[in-house]
Parts: sequence; structure tokens; C-alpha cells
Amino acid sequence: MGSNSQRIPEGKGPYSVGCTDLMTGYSIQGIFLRLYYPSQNCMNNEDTTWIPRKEYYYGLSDFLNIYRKLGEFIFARYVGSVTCPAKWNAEFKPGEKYPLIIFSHGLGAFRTLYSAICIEMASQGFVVAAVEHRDQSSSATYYCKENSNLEAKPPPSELHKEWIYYRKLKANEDEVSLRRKQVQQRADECIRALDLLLEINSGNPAMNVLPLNFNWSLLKDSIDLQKIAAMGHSFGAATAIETLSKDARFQCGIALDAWMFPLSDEVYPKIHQPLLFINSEKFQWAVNILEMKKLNCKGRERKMITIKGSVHQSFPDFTFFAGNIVGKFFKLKGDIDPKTAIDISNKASLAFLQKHLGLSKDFNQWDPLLDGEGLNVIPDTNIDLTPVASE
Ligand SMILES: CCN(CC)CCN(C[C@]12C[C@](c3ccc(C(F)(F)F)cc3)(C1)C2)C(=O)Cn1c(SCc2ccc(F)cc2)nc(=O)c2c1C=CC2
Repeated sequence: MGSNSQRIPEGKGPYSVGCTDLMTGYSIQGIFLRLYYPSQNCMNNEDTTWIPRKEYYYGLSDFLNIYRKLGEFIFARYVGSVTCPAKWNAEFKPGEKYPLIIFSHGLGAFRTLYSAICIEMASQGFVVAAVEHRDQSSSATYYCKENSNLEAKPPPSELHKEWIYYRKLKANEDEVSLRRKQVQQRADECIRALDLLLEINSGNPAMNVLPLNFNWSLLKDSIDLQKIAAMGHSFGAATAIETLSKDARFQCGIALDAWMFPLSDEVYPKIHQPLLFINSEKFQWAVNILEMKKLNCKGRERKMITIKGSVHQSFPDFTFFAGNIVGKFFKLKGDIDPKTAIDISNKASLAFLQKHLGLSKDFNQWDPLLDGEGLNVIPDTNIDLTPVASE
């Protein structure tokens, strides 16, 4: 990981971006999300800490099979001071209705690691809620236990955090049943996050367990209820698809390098909403692509594009930090420049969202990307499907 010269790219849109965290409930059943949103231009707010607690380093170490103390040393040293270009707790920009994206992270990730995507969408006028899943697929996450004495809100230091770490697959454990249970829980968490944000939108401020001074009342009547999308990366893309099948309030979905394994067959006929697949060149394989194509059916908008030279990690933020050597070695970087790759993904996403959420912005300028026209992008997939079909 390089010095802080490598940074998470700023949003390119017209809105300033703010960021805050929201946790409801004092148990694992509660909701935990990071909100990226159009903000007032608060220059005096600080930038947002990218990885806010050292326990996330422990979780990442578990996930990557490295000793926690070694992992903590490496992560703290190389990314400990990294911030993302969003103003922490900046005041929300009221006065218009924004479309909403619910974002689901991948296996071993957590809510803060897709900030380049979420910040770009917020800068273009979206409210983005990046859910942190508590199905033990995230490297780490926590909930706050109710403190015993019923006095007023405890000071931040005393808030008792109960950490949940990444659950490794046990020897000869059946991965299908674990991942199918997890994708159901993940979809339910996305649906509950939507419910929570709609409550806030109707003027019932959420009871934030986290001691943050953020004015939630400014979000009253700020979400366009007809413009809601589900989006995610890898396991999170499968989660977005599962969410679409369960809740018709989501008008469309964007699947970033989807991992289709956790989806069971009964989900396929239930996806009626438009769906965009944005794939990396190096991660995909024939069976996985064929699962995506099983979702194709007449009368349903399905688009698939592949970003040339990209890898699975071209979508999460780590791709901006690894130097070229380390980056290539750990497959955190592909042959394509990381900013170029995320730019293509974001522009194609914006064009798709304008078309299927009925936005009146200028994102249609990027429609050619949806047909695989443009530098570093190809239509459909680079994967040769014939060997599997002929088996
Ligand atoms: C280690 C053994 N194996 C456990 C199953 C992990 C194998 N693995 C490849 C990895 C993730 C890798 C990674 C990350 C991050 C650094 C860092 F150093 F930069 F932090 C390094 C090296 C290790 C590339 C993946 O799981 C890929 N993957 C992911 S990666 C999501 C993620 C996780 C942590 C992050 F910090 C950022 C992004 N999300 C999915 O939903 C799915 C898959 C595969 C199928 C479904």
C-alpha cells in the first residue's frame, strides 16, 4: 500500500458529499449503515475516516489468514490515516427529492470499503446507504449493547461494542447452505435499511445508537420514493438481486462482478426489475456467467458489460492504495488504471439508473457504455461459454 499520495477519488458530480453512520437497536437484529449524501458545502467539517476502528484490521486479518497483530501493524501503518473525500457529519442538503441506492458489500468487506462508488453517486445527487451486514460475511462489524444503568446516554467511550468477526467455512462444511442463509439475511438487512430511511423521510427521526451529532430531520421528504435501486459487489451483488426478488419497492438493480453461487433457483423467475451486470475481465467464469444469463427473459431489461483489464478488486477501495507491484501481485489492481475502471463502472451505472429510475439528469450521455461501446469496455462477457454448453 502506498503513501497517502494514492487517495480515494473525489466525486465528479455537482454536489458536495457528506457522510455519517447510523445504527439502530441494541442487538444483532438492528441496522448498521454508512450514509453518503448531498451536503451543504461545509468546508469546516473534516474528511471521513476510511476504516474507523482497529477491530476492522483484526477482521481483515482473519479473512486474509494473517495474524491479527501483524495485520493490525500493516493496516495501521499503511492505511491508518486514510480518509475518504466526504465531509463527516456535514449538514444534509435539503430542498429536493433524491433517488436512493442501498449498497451491499462483498464477502470479507464491510460498509466503508466502497466509498469511491458511493461518494461518486452522492456527488451526482443520490442518497447512498451502505449497509454493514451482520451475517458474519463481513470481516468485522459490531452492535452496541444497552448499558445496564438507565441513566442518560452513555459517553462514547462507555458505549459497549459487541464485535462480530468473519466466519470462516469449517472443514467439510456445506458452503451452499451457509451462503444461502447469509444472502437471505443480507437481503432482509437491505430491506430493513430501506424501511428505516423511509421512516426518516416521513419525519420520524431514527434513534441513532451512535453518539453522532447529525441533524436527521433535514432528510424529511428528501427521498424520491419512486426512485430506489439496489446495488452491490460480488456477494453484495447477489444480495442486491435477492433484494429485488423480495421487494418491489426497488425499481432496478446494479450487480458489480456478481457472485451468483448464493442464489437459489427459485429467485430467477422473481426478478422483474431491470438489472445491469458490470463484470471485471479477470474474475468471471462460465458457470457464473450462465447463472446471470438465466435471469434473462423477454420483456425484462438485462444489460451486461465487461471492463477490460479489470479485476475483482477494481470495485472496492483497496485498488487505489496498492502500489503497482503489490497491487498486481495480490490482484488488487488489473492492467487498467484503477480510476479509469471505477469511472467506467460509475458512468455506466449512472446511465442505467437515469433510464430505469426516470431521472432527468444528463447521465444518458453515457448510454453507449451500456452497449459496450467505449474505451476499455466490451458488451456482454469476455468468457467463452461454449465448453460448458457443449458438456
Ligand atoms: C483469503 C481467502 N479467501 C477467503 C474466502 C479470500 C479470497 N478472495 C480474494 C481476495 C479478497 C482479497 C484481498 C482483499 C483486500 C486485501 C488488502 F490487503 F488490500 F486489504 C488483500 C486481498 C483476498 C482478494 C475473495 O473472497 C474475493 N471475494 C470478495 S473480496 C471483497 C473484499 C473483501 C475485503 C476487502 F478489503 C475488499 C473487498 N468478495 C466476495 O463477495 C466474493 C469473493 C469471492 C467470492 C465472493
